Amino acid sequence: MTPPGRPEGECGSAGGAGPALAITGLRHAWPGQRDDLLVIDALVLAAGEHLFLHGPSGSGKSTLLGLMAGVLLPRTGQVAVLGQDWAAMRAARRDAHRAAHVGVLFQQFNLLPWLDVLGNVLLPCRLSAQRRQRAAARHGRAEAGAEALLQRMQLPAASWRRPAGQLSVGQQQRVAAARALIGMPALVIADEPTSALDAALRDEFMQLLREECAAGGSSLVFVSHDERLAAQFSRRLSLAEINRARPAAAVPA
Ligand SMILES: Nc1ncnc2c1ncn2[C@@H]1O[C@H](COP(=O)(O)OP(=O)(O)OP(=O)(O)O)[C@@H](O)[C@H]1O
Repeated sequence: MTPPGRPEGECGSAGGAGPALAITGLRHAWPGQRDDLLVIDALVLAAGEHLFLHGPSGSGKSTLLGLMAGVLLPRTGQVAVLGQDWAAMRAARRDAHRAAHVGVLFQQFNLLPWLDVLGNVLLPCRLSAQRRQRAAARHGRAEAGAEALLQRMQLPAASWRRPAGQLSVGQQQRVAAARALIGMPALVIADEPTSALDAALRDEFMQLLREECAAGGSSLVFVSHDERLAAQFSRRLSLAEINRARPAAAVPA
Protein backbone atom coordinates (compact mmCIF):
# COMPACT_ATOMS: atom_id res chain seq x y z
CA MET A 1 0.00 0.00 0.00
CA THR A 2 1.29 3.48 -0.77
CA PRO A 3 1.96 5.33 2.49
CA PRO A 4 -0.07 8.50 3.15
CA GLY A 5 1.37 11.51 1.34
CA ARG A 6 3.38 9.34 -1.04
CA PRO A 7 2.22 9.37 -4.65
CA GLU A 8 1.09 6.04 -6.11
CA GLY A 9 3.87 4.11 -7.78
CA GLU A 10 6.65 5.88 -5.95
CA CYS A 11 7.94 2.74 -4.25
CA GLY A 12 8.47 1.37 -7.72
CA SER A 13 10.59 4.37 -8.66
CA ALA A 14 12.82 3.57 -5.69
CA GLY A 15 13.55 0.28 -7.33
CA GLY A 16 11.54 -2.23 -5.29
CA ALA A 17 9.23 -2.99 -2.44
CA GLY A 18 11.89 -3.46 0.24
CA PRO A 19 11.46 -2.25 3.81
CA ALA A 20 12.46 1.31 4.68
CA LEU A 21 15.75 -0.04 6.03
CA ALA A 22 17.29 -3.50 6.09
CA ILE A 23 20.71 -4.37 7.48
CA THR A 24 22.13 -7.84 6.90
CA GLY A 25 25.46 -9.30 8.01
CA LEU A 26 27.07 -5.93 8.62
CA ARG A 27 30.66 -5.58 9.80
CA HIS A 28 32.37 -2.24 9.99
CA ALA A 29 35.71 -0.96 11.22
CA TRP A 30 37.23 2.47 10.76
CA PRO A 31 40.56 2.59 8.87
CA GLY A 32 43.38 1.70 11.22
CA GLN A 33 41.10 -0.14 13.65
CA ARG A 34 42.13 -3.72 14.27
CA ASP A 35 38.72 -4.86 15.45
CA ASP A 36 35.25 -4.30 14.07
CA LEU A 37 33.33 -1.51 15.76
CA LEU A 38 29.99 -2.87 14.54
CA VAL A 39 28.88 -6.46 13.92
CA ILE A 40 25.14 -6.52 13.28
CA ASP A 41 23.49 -9.66 11.91
CA ALA A 42 20.12 -8.11 11.09
CA LEU A 43 18.04 -5.00 11.65
CA VAL A 44 14.86 -4.20 9.74
CA LEU A 45 12.74 -1.07 9.97
CA ALA A 46 9.30 -1.30 8.41
CA ALA A 47 7.57 1.57 6.62
CA GLY A 48 6.34 4.09 9.17
CA GLU A 49 8.19 2.47 12.07
CA HIS A 50 9.93 4.78 14.57
CA LEU A 51 13.04 3.56 16.38
CA PHE A 52 14.74 5.14 19.39
CA LEU A 53 18.39 4.02 19.42
CA HIS A 54 20.60 4.59 22.44
CA GLY A 55 23.95 3.55 23.84
CA PRO A 56 27.03 4.93 25.60
CA SER A 57 29.15 7.65 24.03
CA GLY A 58 31.62 6.14 21.58
CA SER A 59 29.68 2.89 21.14
CA GLY A 60 29.17 3.52 17.41
CA LYS A 61 25.69 5.04 17.09
CA SER A 62 26.75 7.88 14.75
CA THR A 63 28.83 5.45 12.72
CA LEU A 64 25.79 3.21 12.31
CA LEU A 65 23.66 6.19 11.20
CA GLY A 66 26.31 7.06 8.61
CA LEU A 67 26.08 3.49 7.30
CA MET A 68 22.26 3.66 7.24
CA ALA A 69 22.44 6.90 5.24
CA GLY A 70 24.96 5.45 2.79
CA VAL A 71 27.58 8.10 3.52
CA LEU A 72 29.73 5.25 4.88
CA LEU A 73 29.97 1.79 3.36
CA PRO A 74 30.45 -1.31 5.53
CA ARG A 75 33.48 -3.56 5.33
CA THR A 76 31.07 -6.41 4.58
CA GLY A 77 27.31 -6.90 4.56
CA GLN A 78 24.36 -5.00 3.18
CA VAL A 79 22.55 -1.83 4.18
CA ALA A 80 19.51 -1.32 1.98
CA VAL A 81 17.01 1.55 1.91
CA LEU A 82 13.79 0.67 0.08
CA GLY A 83 15.46 -2.50 -1.15
CA GLN A 84 18.51 -0.76 -2.62
CA ASP A 85 21.88 -1.75 -1.15
CA TRP A 86 24.09 1.33 -0.86
CA ALA A 87 27.26 -0.62 -1.71
CA ALA A 88 25.73 -1.95 -4.93
CA MET A 89 25.20 1.56 -6.31
CA ARG A 90 27.66 3.84 -8.00
CA ALA A 91 28.45 7.03 -6.05
CA ALA A 92 26.18 9.27 -8.15
CA ARG A 93 23.30 6.81 -7.84
CA ARG A 94 23.83 6.66 -4.07
CA ASP A 95 23.65 10.45 -3.84
CA ALA A 96 20.44 10.49 -5.90
CA HIS A 97 18.83 7.69 -3.84
CA ARG A 98 19.75 9.47 -0.60
CA ALA A 99 18.43 12.82 -1.80
CA ALA A 100 15.12 11.26 -2.86
CA HIS A 101 14.46 8.97 0.09
CA VAL A 102 16.54 9.84 3.16
CA GLY A 103 16.35 12.92 5.37
CA VAL A 104 19.50 13.20 7.46
CA LEU A 105 20.14 15.32 10.50
CA PHE A 106 23.69 14.65 11.66
CA GLN A 107 25.39 16.03 14.77
CA GLN A 108 27.56 18.35 12.63
CA PHE A 109 24.46 19.60 10.70
CA ASN A 110 26.45 19.74 7.40
CA LEU A 111 24.79 22.99 6.32
CA LEU A 112 26.36 25.01 3.50
CA PRO A 113 27.48 28.01 5.58
CA TRP A 114 27.53 30.51 2.69
CA LEU A 115 24.07 29.52 1.42
CA ASP A 116 21.07 31.21 3.01
CA VAL A 117 18.70 29.43 5.35
CA LEU A 118 15.96 28.84 2.76
CA GLY A 119 18.51 27.60 0.24
CA ASN A 120 19.80 25.07 2.75
CA VAL A 121 16.32 23.75 3.58
CA LEU A 122 15.49 23.48 -0.12
CA LEU A 123 18.70 21.62 -1.03
CA PRO A 124 17.05 18.14 -1.10
CA CYS A 125 14.40 19.55 -3.45
CA ARG A 126 17.12 20.89 -5.75
CA LEU A 127 18.84 17.51 -5.77
CA SER A 128 15.70 15.38 -6.14
CA ALA A 129 12.58 15.98 -8.24
CA GLN A 130 10.73 13.48 -6.04
CA ARG A 131 11.45 15.46 -2.87
CA ARG A 132 10.39 18.67 -4.65
CA GLN A 133 7.16 17.10 -5.91
CA ARG A 134 6.26 15.73 -2.48
CA ALA A 135 6.93 19.10 -0.82
CA ALA A 136 4.85 20.82 -3.49
CA ALA A 137 2.04 18.28 -3.14
CA ARG A 138 1.84 19.05 0.57
CA HIS A 139 2.32 22.83 0.51
CA GLY A 140 1.52 24.03 -3.01
CA ARG A 141 5.17 24.92 -3.68
CA ALA A 142 8.41 23.50 -2.26
CA GLU A 143 9.36 27.02 -1.13
CA ALA A 144 6.13 27.27 0.86
CA GLY A 145 7.00 23.92 2.44
CA ALA A 146 10.41 25.22 3.52
CA GLU A 147 8.84 28.35 4.99
CA ALA A 148 6.20 26.34 6.86
CA LEU A 149 8.86 24.11 8.44
CA LEU A 150 11.02 27.09 9.43
CA GLN A 151 8.00 28.80 10.97
CA ARG A 152 7.18 25.70 12.99
CA MET A 153 10.80 25.62 14.15
CA GLN A 154 10.35 29.26 15.23
CA LEU A 155 13.06 30.66 13.00
CA PRO A 156 12.04 34.27 12.28
CA ALA A 157 11.47 35.22 8.63
CA ALA A 158 14.20 37.87 9.02
CA SER A 159 16.76 35.04 9.27
CA TRP A 160 15.65 33.13 6.18
CA ARG A 161 17.89 35.08 3.78
CA ARG A 162 20.92 35.09 6.07
CA PRO A 163 23.85 32.74 5.38
CA ALA A 164 23.33 29.67 7.55
CA GLY A 165 26.87 30.00 8.92
CA GLN A 166 25.86 33.23 10.70
CA LEU A 167 23.20 31.54 12.85
CA SER A 168 23.59 30.25 16.39
CA VAL A 169 24.19 26.53 16.89
CA GLY A 170 20.60 26.01 18.05
CA GLN A 171 19.27 27.88 15.01
CA GLN A 172 21.48 25.84 12.67
CA GLN A 173 20.16 22.64 14.23
CA ARG A 174 16.61 23.77 13.43
CA VAL A 175 17.56 24.58 9.83
CA ALA A 176 19.10 21.12 9.50
CA ALA A 177 15.90 19.59 10.96
CA ALA A 178 13.75 21.40 8.38
CA ARG A 179 16.08 20.20 5.61
CA ALA A 180 15.79 16.59 6.82
CA LEU A 181 11.99 16.72 6.86
CA ILE A 182 11.17 18.61 3.67
CA GLY A 183 9.59 16.50 0.95
CA MET A 184 8.67 13.67 3.36
CA PRO A 185 11.55 11.21 2.74
CA ALA A 186 10.82 7.50 3.31
CA LEU A 187 13.51 7.36 6.01
CA VAL A 188 14.44 10.11 8.47
CA ILE A 189 17.72 9.67 10.36
CA ALA A 190 18.33 12.02 13.28
CA ASP A 191 21.46 12.03 15.45
CA GLU A 192 20.89 13.87 18.75
CA PRO A 193 18.53 16.30 16.97
CA THR A 194 17.45 18.12 20.13
CA SER A 195 20.89 18.55 21.72
CA ALA A 196 20.99 22.34 21.16
CA LEU A 197 17.29 23.09 21.74
CA ASP A 198 15.66 24.41 24.92
CA ALA A 199 12.76 22.48 26.45
CA ALA A 200 10.01 24.37 24.60
CA LEU A 201 11.73 24.04 21.22
CA ARG A 202 12.48 20.38 21.90
CA ASP A 203 8.80 19.63 22.50
CA GLU A 204 7.76 21.59 19.39
CA PHE A 205 10.38 19.75 17.33
CA MET A 206 9.24 16.33 18.57
CA GLN A 207 5.64 17.15 17.66
CA LEU A 208 6.68 18.42 14.22
CA LEU A 209 8.76 15.30 13.68
CA ARG A 210 5.79 13.05 14.54
CA GLU A 211 3.43 15.02 12.29
CA GLU A 212 5.77 15.12 9.30
CA CYS A 213 6.64 11.42 9.59
CA ALA A 214 2.93 10.54 9.90
CA ALA A 215 2.05 12.67 6.86
CA GLY A 216 4.70 10.97 4.75
CA GLY A 217 4.46 7.47 6.22
CA SER A 218 8.17 7.99 6.97
CA SER A 219 10.27 5.65 9.07
CA LEU A 220 12.45 7.24 11.70
CA VAL A 221 15.74 6.33 13.36
CA PHE A 222 16.31 8.66 16.28
CA VAL A 223 19.51 8.61 18.34
CA SER A 224 19.52 10.41 21.67
CA HIS A 225 20.99 10.31 25.14
CA ASP A 226 17.79 11.96 26.40
CA GLU A 227 15.92 9.02 27.92
CA ARG A 228 12.84 11.22 28.52
CA LEU A 229 12.21 11.12 24.76
CA ALA A 230 12.31 7.32 24.59
CA ALA A 231 8.73 6.99 25.84
CA GLN A 232 7.51 8.66 22.63
CA PHE A 233 8.77 5.74 20.53
CA SER A 234 7.07 2.39 20.00
CA ARG A 235 10.41 0.65 19.42
CA ARG A 236 13.46 1.22 21.60
CA LEU A 237 16.80 -0.44 21.08
CA SER A 238 20.15 -0.31 22.80
CA LEU A 239 22.98 -0.62 20.27
CA ALA A 240 24.53 -3.26 22.57
CA GLU A 241 21.48 -5.49 21.98
CA ILE A 242 22.25 -5.86 18.29
CA ASN A 243 25.99 -5.22 18.10
CA ARG A 244 28.03 -8.42 18.52
CA ALA A 245 31.38 -6.60 18.28
CA ARG A 246 33.47 -6.94 21.40
CA PRO A 247 34.32 -3.59 23.02
CA ALA A 248 37.98 -2.73 22.37
CA ALA A 249 38.65 -2.66 26.12
CA ALA A 250 37.59 -6.32 26.37
CA VAL A 251 40.10 -7.48 23.76
CA PRO A 252 43.19 -9.04 25.37
CA ALA A 253 46.46 -7.32 24.50
N1 LIG B 1 35.88 9.50 11.09
C1 LIG B 1 36.33 8.59 11.97
N2 LIG B 1 37.52 8.02 11.78
C2 LIG B 1 38.01 7.09 12.65
N3 LIG B 1 37.33 6.68 13.75
C3 LIG B 1 36.13 7.22 13.98
C4 LIG B 1 35.56 8.20 13.11
N4 LIG B 1 34.35 8.57 13.60
C5 LIG B 1 34.18 7.84 14.74
N5 LIG B 1 35.25 7.05 14.96
C6 LIG B 1 35.40 6.10 16.08
O1 LIG B 1 34.30 5.20 16.13
C7 LIG B 1 33.93 4.98 17.48
C8 LIG B 1 32.43 5.25 17.62
O2 LIG B 1 32.18 6.63 17.40
P1 LIG B 1 30.71 7.16 17.17
O3 LIG B 1 30.79 8.63 16.94
O4 LIG B 1 30.04 6.34 16.13
O5 LIG B 1 30.04 6.85 18.61
P2 LIG B 1 28.68 7.38 19.23
O6 LIG B 1 28.07 6.22 19.94
O7 LIG B 1 27.85 8.06 18.20
O8 LIG B 1 29.19 8.45 20.29
P3 LIG B 1 28.47 9.78 20.86
O9 LIG B 1 27.30 9.29 21.67
O10 LIG B 1 29.55 10.40 21.71
O11 LIG B 1 28.07 10.64 19.69
C9 LIG B 1 34.80 5.86 18.37
O12 LIG B 1 35.84 5.05 18.90
C10 LIG B 1 35.38 6.86 17.42
O13 LIG B 1 36.68 7.25 17.78
